[in-house]
Amino acid sequence: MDQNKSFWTKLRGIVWLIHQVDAGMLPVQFCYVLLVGILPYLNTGFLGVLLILLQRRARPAQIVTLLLVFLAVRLGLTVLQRVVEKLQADHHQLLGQRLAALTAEKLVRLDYQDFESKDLRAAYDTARRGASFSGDLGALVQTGFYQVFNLLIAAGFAIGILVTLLRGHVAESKFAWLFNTPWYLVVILAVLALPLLLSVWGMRRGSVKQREMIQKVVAHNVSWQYYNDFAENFKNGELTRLYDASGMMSRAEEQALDAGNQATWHGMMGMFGATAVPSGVIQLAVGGLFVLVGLQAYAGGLAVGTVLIAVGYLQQFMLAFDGFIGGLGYAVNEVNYLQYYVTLLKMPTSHTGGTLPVEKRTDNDFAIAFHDVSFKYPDSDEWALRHINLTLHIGERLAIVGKNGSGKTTLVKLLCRLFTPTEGEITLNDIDIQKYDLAEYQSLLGVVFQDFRLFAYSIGENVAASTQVDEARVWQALDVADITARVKAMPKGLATPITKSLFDDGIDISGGEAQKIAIARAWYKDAPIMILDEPTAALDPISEYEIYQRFDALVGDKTAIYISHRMSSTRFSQRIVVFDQGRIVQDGNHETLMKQAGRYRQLFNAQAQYYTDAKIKEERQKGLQSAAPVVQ
Ligand SMILES: Nc1ncnc2c1ncn2[C@@H]1O[C@H](COP(=O)(O)OP(=O)(O)OP(=O)(O)O)[C@@H](O)[C@H]1O
Repeated sequence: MDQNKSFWTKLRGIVWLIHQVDAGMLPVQFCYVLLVGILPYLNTGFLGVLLILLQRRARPAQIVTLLLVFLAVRLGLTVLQRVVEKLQADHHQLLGQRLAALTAEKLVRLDYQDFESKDLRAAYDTARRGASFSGDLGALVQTGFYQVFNLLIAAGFAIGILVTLLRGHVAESKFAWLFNTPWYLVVILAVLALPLLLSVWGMRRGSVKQREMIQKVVAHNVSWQYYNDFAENFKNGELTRLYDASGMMSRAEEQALDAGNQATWHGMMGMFGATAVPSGVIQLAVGGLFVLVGLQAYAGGLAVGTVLIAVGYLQQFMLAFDGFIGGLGYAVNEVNYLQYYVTLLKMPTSHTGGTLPVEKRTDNDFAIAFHDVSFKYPDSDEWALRHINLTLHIGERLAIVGKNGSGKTTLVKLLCRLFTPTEGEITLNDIDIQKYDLAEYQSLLGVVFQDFRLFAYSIGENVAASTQVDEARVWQALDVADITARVKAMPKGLATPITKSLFDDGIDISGGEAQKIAIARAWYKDAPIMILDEPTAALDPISEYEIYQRFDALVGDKTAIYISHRMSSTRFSQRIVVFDQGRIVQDGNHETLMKQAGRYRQLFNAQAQYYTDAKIKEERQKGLQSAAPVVQ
């Protein structure tokens, strides 16, 4: 994902990202660096000017004034620094929170097709792994941008002092030839350049070492994090105890941690070796500058105090450059990791949305048709559906059956416009469904998927999928899903929040109860087309049968699509479509299909022994909730 772009393009993307997340962050960071970074210049400058005044035998009043001005400026700067420090900390905290919020908001608004993309997920993993090692966007601002701003300030002071040195004309001295020529500047620049070049060398070498270290450490971190999350996840409590996995888990966790620490130690030593050389050479260069500029002062070209200021400022510049170059290696890696956020936030929110309004009809006369539809998932070469022709008649109950992976859920996802057909089209009342406004179109569908999710809201809000709850209707929906008694027994009834992990008065419910609430949610939506995609897998067979029965009786003139591995739903369907390897292989009603020697008869007969009235009565009387599926 966008990893082929140049570093500068990526960096521009990051600046854009920071601006999106918090427009005040970079200006505040710059002010912070300015206030923190200016102190060494102020101290050196003060000492230098003091020396100059002493050398000129200035009046005591002048020296006292200088001292007072210096103290006042320092005091002012310290107060300002505290204020900006607080501002910077606030912005920094906000940056992480706002980035997380913007990312989450974008992810839920993204086209499902983009959301499912392998590229996006791979980039997400890379960003997470990068952040797990070296911190997130905030860390880049605090370290990378700090160094950039610090260098800019240092360069400003260095240029100022170089101009002063060139102006320091040496009148009568045997060294005059050295200082009264532009070559003097060249010599100073050469002294400055040596450590700078070594810094670049150190950065390159250190960056390689750092990359090697990150690769190793991140791999260990990921496995350590996995074991740690696994152990901390209360849901895994039974598994670890029943299979005595706790010893195995903690050994693996310790090993991953040790290996990670070792890799960090070796990596850090390698990086230290690469960065120690330029740091040492900077000290040599400072010595050289003292000799050079000291000689200029000795020859009468400069005041002694200026020597102190000049060498001090140039030393700061070399240190800032070294810090910047050192940070650059880190920033290159970090800017790469963070591209995920740039790409994600720049992605169009929805490109499958049409504009046509959906006709409002009280007669539910909505006809859906698949016209020679074929589909491959993005990043897949396999056809998940092939040449599907299917018309859903108004008020029809359609059961879709077929073995795992035959394409049933994919058909529903296309119908819901979570994906677009690779070939062919789906129409609603003879118009391609892609042309309708997405929200209006999706309001026609009440769907419960097999991997449904409940929200961490109250039961009532979960059923209404909104904070505006029509209580009478919620109770009706709960009735259809056969969970009224359970909700009435909850401490706060409809207002009981789901989950304990978020709310003190919250409750955790079983998988089957959650499925029932998800079914109630679809029912509450009152959409003209209802789709149940195996939402009953966690229900016991009698509950499943009874829910289908009640659901079916109340669906009325709506269209309903039932997908289930158990045959209870086919009993209520006028039409059964059998899928195999992405194709429709049979289409007809129960009686017709039972007469054919096809897959349906095979599937039905395998479960037929359970589908008798006598069996249902027997099971109900026994009160056994664990019986096999039941259909008349
Ligand atoms: N996100 C995906 N990316 C790539 N391939 C997928 C994806 N989801 C499903 N498939 C593949 O598409 C084919 C049809 O899958 P689908 O989920 O529609 O089958 P299904 O009949 O609903 O199966 P099940 O009964 O197990 O739910 C399968 O081969 C499956 O592996």
